[in-house]
Amino acid sequence: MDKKIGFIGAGSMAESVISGIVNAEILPSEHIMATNKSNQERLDKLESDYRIRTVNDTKQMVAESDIIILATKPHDVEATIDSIKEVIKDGHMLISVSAGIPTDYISSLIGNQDIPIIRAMPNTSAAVRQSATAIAAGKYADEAHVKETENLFNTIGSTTIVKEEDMHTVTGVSGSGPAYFYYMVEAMEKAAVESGLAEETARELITQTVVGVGAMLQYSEEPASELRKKIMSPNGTTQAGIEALQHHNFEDLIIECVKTASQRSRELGDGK
Ligand SMILES: NC(=O)C1=CN([C@@H]2O[C@H](COP(=O)(O)OP(=O)(O)OC[C@H]3O[C@@H](n4cnc5c(N)ncnc54)[C@H](O)[C@@H]3O)[C@@H](O)[C@H]2O)C=CC1
Ligand SMILES: O=C(O)[C@@H]1CCC=N1
Repeated sequence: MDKKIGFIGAGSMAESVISGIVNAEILPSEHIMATNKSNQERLDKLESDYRIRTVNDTKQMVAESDIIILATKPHDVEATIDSIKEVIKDGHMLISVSAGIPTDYISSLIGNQDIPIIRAMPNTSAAVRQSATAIAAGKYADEAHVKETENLFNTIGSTTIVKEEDMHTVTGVSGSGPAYFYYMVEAMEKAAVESGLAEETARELITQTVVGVGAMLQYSEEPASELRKKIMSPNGTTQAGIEALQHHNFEDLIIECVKTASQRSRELGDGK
């Protein structure tokens, strides 16, 4: 890729994406730049870990970049765009990973110039190039911009094109999704240790169990419900465990979890 990419915001999401792109070697790492609101230590660490360039002058970075990745928290978007809008020009493409924030809103902050904006929702598995990223095109983005964004995010996992109105749901499903699974792993580790397994043994077994589940979901033709039924012998251990989950309305809880997260994305978009 013959482009320069500037990350505004050097937090956990930016680092996951930077780490994935650097490992994929699609462009020289010095063509990746990052800036932060404060925290020089953080920038120094990113520079030494990934050999990217870090800068203190966000405007200068934007002026030098072809692709700007907006990776600040949603409530910082307005001030951030305000501080850079005078250097945004034709030829720039902006990719926002900020949860909930519509591309139209960003366009209006820029001053309604025809700058192509893509909204993207990756997840932190980008760090190991396993992100499930969804992207949606804003009104000034054409097919070429979508393709370029797809190519970029394909280096850190899979990319799925969705309608922008579906981005809130996507955020509740796959943006936040890794955290739900980590939470489940935490609980399983706790149960294993409480039942006498060494922490390291529990972690090794549970981690491989999750890796195996991921691979089965990816490579088997069968849906999750069928894969689950194959583990559940009648009146066996799995059935006993699943019944305990059903007794506590596990399915309803997960549905509520995903819908509440998606609703929070809508609220973030409304500035709440
Ligand atoms: N953490 C995650 O799993 C995911 C996060 N996101 C989105 O990514 C965005 C960033 O999230 P995190 O990395 O978790 O947050 P974070 O708090 O770790 O990072 C945000 C960074 O933006 C910087 N920042 C704020 N205003 C700035 C400015 N004007 N100029 C330069 N830097 C500025 C802050 O100093 C901070 O380092 C959020 O909008 C979030 O919704 C999207 C997908 C997944
Ligand atoms: O929790 C959040 O707001 C962000 C968005 C998706 C994942 N983390």
